[in-house]
Amino acid sequence: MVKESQRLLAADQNIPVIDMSLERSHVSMQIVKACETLGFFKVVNHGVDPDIISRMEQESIHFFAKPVLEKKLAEPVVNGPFGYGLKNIGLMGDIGEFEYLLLPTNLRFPSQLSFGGDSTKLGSAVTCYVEAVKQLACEILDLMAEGLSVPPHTFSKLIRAVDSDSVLRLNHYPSSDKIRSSTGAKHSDVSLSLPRVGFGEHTDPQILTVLRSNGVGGLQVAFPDGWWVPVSPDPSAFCLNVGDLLQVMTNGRFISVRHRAVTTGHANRLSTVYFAGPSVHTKISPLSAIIAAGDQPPLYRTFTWADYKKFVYSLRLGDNRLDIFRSCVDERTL
Ligand SMILES: O=C(O)CCC(=O)C(=O)O
Ligand SMILES: [Fe+2]
Repeated sequence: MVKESQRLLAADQNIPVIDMSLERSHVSMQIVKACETLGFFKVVNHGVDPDIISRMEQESIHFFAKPVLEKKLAEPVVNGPFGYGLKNIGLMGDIGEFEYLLLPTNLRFPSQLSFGGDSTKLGSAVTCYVEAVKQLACEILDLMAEGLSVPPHTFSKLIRAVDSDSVLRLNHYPSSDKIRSSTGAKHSDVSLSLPRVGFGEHTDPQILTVLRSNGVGGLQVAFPDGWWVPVSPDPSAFCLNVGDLLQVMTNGRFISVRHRAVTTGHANRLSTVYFAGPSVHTKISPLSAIIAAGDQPPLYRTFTWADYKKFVYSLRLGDNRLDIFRSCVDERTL
C-alpha cells in the first residue's frame, strides 16, 4: 500500500504539455526546459497514427485477457529477461500489483517475435507500434540535441543503431474489482479501495522512455521538492521521461525522474512503455560539447550500457544507481 506519509499533490497542472505542431525551435526549447526542471513532459500533436495506437491497445487487452498458462507461452526466441511476468519486477524480490509482457524491439516479426497460439496479430501490432514510437523518440532526441547545441543526431543515432537495446513493456494493472474476484476477497475489504503500489518508485535506466496509457490514471512523478504528482490520463498524448543514461550524457543537466504507478480504481489500467536504449557496448559519458559549454567538470565516469545494466539488475528497483558512477566514487567499490 502507498504510505500515507508520502506527500501527494492533487493535480498535474505543473506537468509540461508540449505541442509538437508548434514552431521547431520553440518546441526544442520547451523540451530542454522540461528535462532540466522535471525530467518529464507530455507531448500532444505528436503525429503517431491513431490506428497504430488503437491496434496496440486492442491487442494488449486481448493478450492480458488470456489464461495465465497461455500468457506464459509468449516467449520471444531470444535470450534475456523477456516474455510474460506476473508481479515480479527484476531479480531482487520487487513485487507489484500488475502483470506485464516484456519484448525486445530489434527482432524480425514473425520469425523471432512469436507468442505461441494465435498471437500473430499481437506481433504485428507490436512491430508497427515500436516503429512509430521509435520515430517519435528519435524526433524528440533530435529536438533535445538542437536545444542543447550538441551535434545533430547525437542521441538519436544510438537508438537507430541496428543493435540498439531498446525494449517494449506492456503493463496491465488489474482493477480492485478484478483483484477481489481473483483472490476471493470480500467486497467489504476496504484495503482494496486504498491506493496500492502497482509499480514501485524508480528511475528508468535507458536514455528516454515513451509511455502511453489508456484512460485510467495511476502514473505519478516525483517533483524535485519531494511531492508526488499524479499524471492525469490522456490516451491521445505520450508521456516522455529522461532516463539515467541521458542524465549522464547531459552531465546532470537533464533529470532522470523518479516515478511510480499506483492502482486505485475500478477499471483496468494498461500502459505501453518504450524504453529507448543504446547497443550494449556503447560507451556512455558526459558529452564533451556539454562540458565545454558548461561550468561543471564531468560528473560521471565512462561506462558501457552493458556495465550499467548488470549493475541495475543487482539492485532493488528503488535504489539509486547513478551515484556509484559519479566521477569521485572509487572504482574499487563497484
Ligand atoms: O505503468 C506506468 O505508468 C509506469 C510503468 C513504468 O514506470 C515502467 O514500466 O518503467
Ligand atoms: Fe518506469
